[in-house]
Amino acid sequence: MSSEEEEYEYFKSAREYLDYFFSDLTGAKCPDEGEWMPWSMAQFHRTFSQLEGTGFGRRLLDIGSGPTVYQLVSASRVFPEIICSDFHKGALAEIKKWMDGNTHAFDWSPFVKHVTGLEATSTSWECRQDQLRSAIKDTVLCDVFKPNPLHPAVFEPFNAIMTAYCLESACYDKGRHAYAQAIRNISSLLKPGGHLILQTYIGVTYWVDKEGIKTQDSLCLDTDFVLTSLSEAGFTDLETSEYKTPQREKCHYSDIKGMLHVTGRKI
Ligand SMILES: C[S@@+](CC[C@H](N)C(=O)[O-])C[C@H]1O[C@@H](n2cnc3c(N)ncnc32)[C@H](O)[C@@H]1O
Repeated sequence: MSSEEEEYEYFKSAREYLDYFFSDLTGAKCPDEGEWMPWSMAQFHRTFSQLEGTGFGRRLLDIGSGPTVYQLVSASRVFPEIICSDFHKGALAEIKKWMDGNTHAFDWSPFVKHVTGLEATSTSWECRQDQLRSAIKDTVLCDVFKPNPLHPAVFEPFNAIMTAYCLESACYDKGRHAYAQAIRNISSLLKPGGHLILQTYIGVTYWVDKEGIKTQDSLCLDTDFVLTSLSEAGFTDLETSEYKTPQREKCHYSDIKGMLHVTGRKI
């Protein structure tokens, strides 16, 4: 397959990913994960509310944004300059479509409304959506396995980095050593004292693909390993919160055990 065809395939699957995982905030379509989405947004809301007014700076990098912006709604209230990044152009193209107000772009308004409700200020969800749009300054290609993951682009170190459900996916066939190295690589883009906000799947040994075949397209992680990797990469003040997926007799498409939210600071 040529790289153009690959991009087209990913473009299609980026849209499928959005339609499958993000068309229902309650998680009804994804019974293995349960109501992780409101949990995820509540974690981002709490973390970014705590950062507000602490003089941490203006610039945030999102690593492995995929085609999504739900993870950035809370961040955009406190970071007016956000760079989205991903390995795949097709994923970033979905974000660009949304930034440009393209009528075929995915509709993120239920997510913006949800977060606006958590914030409970007098700001309307439409204003928050505009704030999110204007905060995203660029979309940049990224490979977490490069020493400078944004190469060939060069940026001043960021005040904060977030990454949601990316590293375990990037490392699905590379093992834990590669995961630890990817953390060190992305840490090089953060200022000393800067904040890291990470969300990850825990305990996934398989996903079922479109043909119904079990595949291992995520590195199986546990909380201790994630925290050890962060600590060995020079992160301190690590704080966690965990979401456990519903008890179920039969897994529908994944044996995912939970999600982990971690915050820390680079020494
Ligand atoms: C499961 S998606 C997560 C997307 C989004 N952050 C979210 O919360 O839904 C994982 C993303 O990691 C990206 N990715 C995979 N390998 C990567 C790499 N080596 N460097 C950067 N991103 C990568 C994929 O292209 C994909 O968009």
